[in-house]
Amino acid sequence: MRAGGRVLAARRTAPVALAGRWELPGGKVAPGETLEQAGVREVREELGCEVRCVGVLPRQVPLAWPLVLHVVVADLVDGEPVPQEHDAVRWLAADQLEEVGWLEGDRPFLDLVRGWL
Ligand SMILES: Nc1nc2c([nH]c(=O)n2[C@H]2C[C@H](O)[C@@H](COP(=O)(O)OP(=O)(O)OP(=O)(O)O)O2)c(=O)[nH]1
Repeated sequence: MRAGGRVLAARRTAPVALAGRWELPGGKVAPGETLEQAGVREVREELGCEVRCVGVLPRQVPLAWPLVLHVVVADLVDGEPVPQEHDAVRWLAADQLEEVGWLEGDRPFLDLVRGWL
């Protein structure tokens, strides 16, 4: 999720192995959903705000099988992110992307994210 030239990072609380690490917020695609629909739904559920998708980053990162991480680029269009499941959020400008401890799966997307800010 981006707004004003910054991207939102969110700090996970679960599972224990991932707690305290930062991610680009999202979640699993439900049956019948597109990536974009899942992104809009997950942001609404986890952060209580509305986004509009503008693209998908040209990279896919395998996680624990069978999960594959994709990143949808989306603009905040209504509300402000209020974390429901994360314990912190931060808006990061391009030169701040290294300031948080990203999950390994999210890290390969950072150069591409920088290009979208
Ligand atoms: N974003 C991210 N997720 C990761 C990484 N490594 C890893 O195992 N995961 C796992 C954690 C979660 O099981 C899954 C992401 O799903 P989620 O927990 O955010 O999504 P969700 O809201 O659909 O979750 P749930 O309802 O199934 O609990 O990917 C990583 O590097 N980055």
